[in-house]
Amino acid sequence: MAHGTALIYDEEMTKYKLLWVDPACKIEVPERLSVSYEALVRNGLADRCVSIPVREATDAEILLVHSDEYLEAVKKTPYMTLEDLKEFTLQFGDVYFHPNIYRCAKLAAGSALQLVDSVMMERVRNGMALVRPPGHHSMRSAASGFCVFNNVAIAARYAKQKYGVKRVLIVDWDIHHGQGVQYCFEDDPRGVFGKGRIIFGCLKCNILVFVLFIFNSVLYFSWHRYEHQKFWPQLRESDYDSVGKEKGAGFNINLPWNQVGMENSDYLSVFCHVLLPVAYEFCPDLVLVCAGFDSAIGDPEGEMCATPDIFAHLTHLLMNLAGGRLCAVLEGGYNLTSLPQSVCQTVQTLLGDPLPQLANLSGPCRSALESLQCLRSAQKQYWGSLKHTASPTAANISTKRIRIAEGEVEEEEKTELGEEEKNSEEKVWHEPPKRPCPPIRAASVLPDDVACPDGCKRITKDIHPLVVSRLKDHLVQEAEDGDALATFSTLVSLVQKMEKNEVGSGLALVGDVIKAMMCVVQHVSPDLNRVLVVCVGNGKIPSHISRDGKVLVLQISSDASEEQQSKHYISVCLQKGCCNTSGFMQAVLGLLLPVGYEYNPDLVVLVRMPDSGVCDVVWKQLTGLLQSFAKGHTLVLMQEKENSCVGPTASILLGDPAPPLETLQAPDREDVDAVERLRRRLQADWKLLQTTSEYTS
Ligand SMILES: NCCCNCCCCCC(=O)CS
Ligand SMILES: [Zn+2]
Repeated sequence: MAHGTALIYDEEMTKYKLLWVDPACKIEVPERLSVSYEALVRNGLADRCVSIPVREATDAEILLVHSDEYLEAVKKTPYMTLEDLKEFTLQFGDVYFHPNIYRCAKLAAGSALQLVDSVMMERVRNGMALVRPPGHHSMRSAASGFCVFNNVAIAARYAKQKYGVKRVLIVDWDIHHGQGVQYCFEDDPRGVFGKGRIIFGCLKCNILVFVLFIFNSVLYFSWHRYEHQKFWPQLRESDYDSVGKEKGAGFNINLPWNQVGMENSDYLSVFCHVLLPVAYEFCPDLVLVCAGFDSAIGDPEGEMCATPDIFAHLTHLLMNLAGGRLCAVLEGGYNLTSLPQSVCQTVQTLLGDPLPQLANLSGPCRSALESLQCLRSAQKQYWGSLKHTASPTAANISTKRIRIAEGEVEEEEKTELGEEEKNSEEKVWHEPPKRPCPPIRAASVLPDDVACPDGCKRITKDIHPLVVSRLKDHLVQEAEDGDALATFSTLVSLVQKMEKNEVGSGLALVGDVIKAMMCVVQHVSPDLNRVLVVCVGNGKIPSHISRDGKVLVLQISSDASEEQQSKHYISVCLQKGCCNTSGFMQAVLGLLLPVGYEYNPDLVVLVRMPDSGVCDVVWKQLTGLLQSFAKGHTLVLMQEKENSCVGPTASILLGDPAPPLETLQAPDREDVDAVERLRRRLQADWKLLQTTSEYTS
């Protein structure tokens, strides 16, 4: 298991800048890179990373994406006069050249390759490259949008060629559409087999099982400010209906933001309802991130309102893919305050530090819902997890781009704010909270004969008289069972240690998981506002514990709960319970994550019911994903006889990435319907469950 986070940076890449007046380019300044690196140093993060040296990309590597004539032309720029440079620049859009930009562009691309080498050779688990110039707009024979060579596209081709990586996921959270990446891969011959789509007709049960055999492919996901094609680069092919061509269909995913001001809730709902379900189904071997931070609040280009701590969560949600192999390469980001904060949030998560809690999330705004729904329906024929998406009715989808194009709608006067007005709307936001690592990362409460996993700290059982007396009121029959009492009171004191951040998370083998959970829930201190209880497997959870909203129970099992579902008592009934991986993951990604984010608990109790049937890899994925909440304070309760689960669970709580699931097949129809029904019913209470706009008032 690889450990460590690579950081690649060299000040040489600050040594070029705009040499003439060009309003479109003046925001791309060297300080972007230096303030980001200095923030990493100041916050003690740079020292915790493995420093990997930069190198220049070779011609051959650059030619993986770019044409020979383009490379030869760029090679001439170091020797050009200022006038020649201006002249040369004119053939491209929104980019500038400088005598030293060719060297920096080779270093930027080379940095991305160094990152891929470090991760693929397992010198590190993941990493970030702080580079200039950015890359995702540059095309085969053209520079564009401050970009000269397409750093991430070159890295994807390089990974496939040198390491035989079959499936690469590129996530582009920059606020601009990386059209250069889309062009590079949309007609990408998908290897020898292409994306073989083999359809098994199972006449007996009359269900077509779409099994996607996915070979050698690059899946590109990008969200971007679009405003119905009014925002740069104003391309028709940046809209949600560009899904990739021929065999590449389904491998290009565009989420257009048709309004500015998008917030954390909008970003998370796109991750939960589109990107993550598709990414798990795709099952990449490597994740590359076009890590642009012009999608953060305060950025003059993006004009969005998502706060820097959102990138801690976006990074974490991707770290459970590809066995944690994640390479983040800087693209845009022009606010010299939110950029370094966002870079620090990203690197701190790559290092495995606890995640910040995201406060007061609400639902996605109407415009985001429209984009979400259009995208899900455009992609549903390619992805099993989206197969049962409701098709948008004209009524609730204002595909304004089309209506504008058809001259139907007068484009309301776009109040193009001048630079000064834009700045007059100075956005303010809180500095992201500190994310201190607790002295004990993971603690365990185990029977004496069960070994404590490496890295875990065993909490010896002790009886707190105060706790015991209170326990006795509730657990009469245990009153005589000294051992149970000792276990319960030890669990309560463990949770108290979590509240004080002395302990990160805990795991316990107990005689009765439901009783243990009840006892913990009833004895958390009053300043723990909300407890999320996730129960995996069948078994009766007393519903009265969730009455006052202080506890939210979400159970995934195979027995339909006759209990009245309520806002805080959610029971997901899957046909095969926790045995069917894709059904289970759909419930986790499409229900548990959105509800968990909106509920924003201070403690998570994960209960593995006896004979849950959940398989190890899914259990580890779930445990990893639940670290998103409550600053990572998760208490895992398992039945005494399940000793074999202790090691795997501990490894996740200690920060190891969950192993990748296999490429997921489409979930069973019944399971999708069950999750969809539940989602529709609960979305009035939990706005982050919405995926269609007809429900917004
Ligand atoms: N009124 C015209 C303004 C044009 N602005 C576009 C500048 C390109 C931005 C590219 C970028 O940020 C890379 S991530
Ligand atoms: Zn950008």
